[in-house]
Amino acid sequence: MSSDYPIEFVDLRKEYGQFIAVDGLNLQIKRNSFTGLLGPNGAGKSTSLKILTNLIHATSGHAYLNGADVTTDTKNALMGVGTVVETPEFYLYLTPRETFRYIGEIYGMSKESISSETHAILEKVKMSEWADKRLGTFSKGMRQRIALGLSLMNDPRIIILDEPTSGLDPRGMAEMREILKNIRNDNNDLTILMSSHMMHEVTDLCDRVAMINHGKLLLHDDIERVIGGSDARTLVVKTVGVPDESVISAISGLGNVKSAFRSGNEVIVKFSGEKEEEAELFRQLAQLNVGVYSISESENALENRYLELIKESR
Ligand SMILES: Nc1ncnc2c1ncn2[C@@H]1O[C@H](COP(=O)(O)OP(=O)(O)OP(=O)(O)O)[C@@H](O)[C@H]1O
Repeated sequence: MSSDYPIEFVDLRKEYGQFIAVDGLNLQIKRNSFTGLLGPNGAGKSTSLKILTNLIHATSGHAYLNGADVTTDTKNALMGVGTVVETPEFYLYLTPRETFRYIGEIYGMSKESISSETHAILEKVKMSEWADKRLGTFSKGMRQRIALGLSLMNDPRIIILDEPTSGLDPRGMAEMREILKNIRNDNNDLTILMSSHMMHEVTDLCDRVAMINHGKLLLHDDIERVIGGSDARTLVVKTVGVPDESVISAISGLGNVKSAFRSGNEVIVKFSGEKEEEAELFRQLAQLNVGVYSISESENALENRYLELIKESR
């Protein structure tokens, strides 16, 4: 396996009985990237990350970390890898300091390095003042930050995170994202793979995105390119009532419209042209008599690309 890709999935497949959760996933994660594994609920993100961290086994195919197969060469694969993949379970009667010592000892770290890493990491995850309080008294967000901190022990070169902000309140989410940004900025030899179903989270934190649905890869690219890569512009058209198929097909047939699809109560219209063509499109939309009451340029190109791909993959 090439060292340019510290994380690789090759023809990965996972079946639960008749159900295919991961369906021939091929994905190579670039060294030093912060990649968002983006997909709706049930897309196969957690399953893929659990296979990658050897919590479950694939039905067929392979997952590699640093070129080592996670199933057959687990020790080498997981060396230098930090993970927060399942809901973290701690000994709730221990404090963060005791928990870090316990994990450090399992890693075989010296007393001194356990103590200095504990200090530095608790600062990073903004938990220093809680170092000697029992974990049982912590909120979900605090436990999640401790779990992230533990994944940083022993200076990993790869970090794998399964929906790290899931279940947190807005403040907890913002704190976690800020910590992740700091970790990324402080470290120039670190590859992070993080699953998320939130597009804005991936745009905010990551430089690469891998979109999956039904266990299949839909797109893998630089976020910048996904956002800016299309010559078509995206308009969000709102109608009174839910737009039905006849509305979608009427809009699809208008001049300069490349595609139109429904997203909730809105129609997402891909359109190529300049101001004059846009003015003409507005005029035609108004004449369709389908109750258009708002037309705006979409601000979230990644979200639209995502919705478009999810729709195509149904
Ligand atoms: N142990 C299991 N037995 C049967 N089906 C399962 C099992 N684990 C997951 N699945 C199914 O596999 C599919 C993929 O699940 P997975 O948890 O990987 O999705 P996900 O993309 O992480 O979504 P979410 O954001 O909801 O966690 C889902 O339809 C799920 O119901």
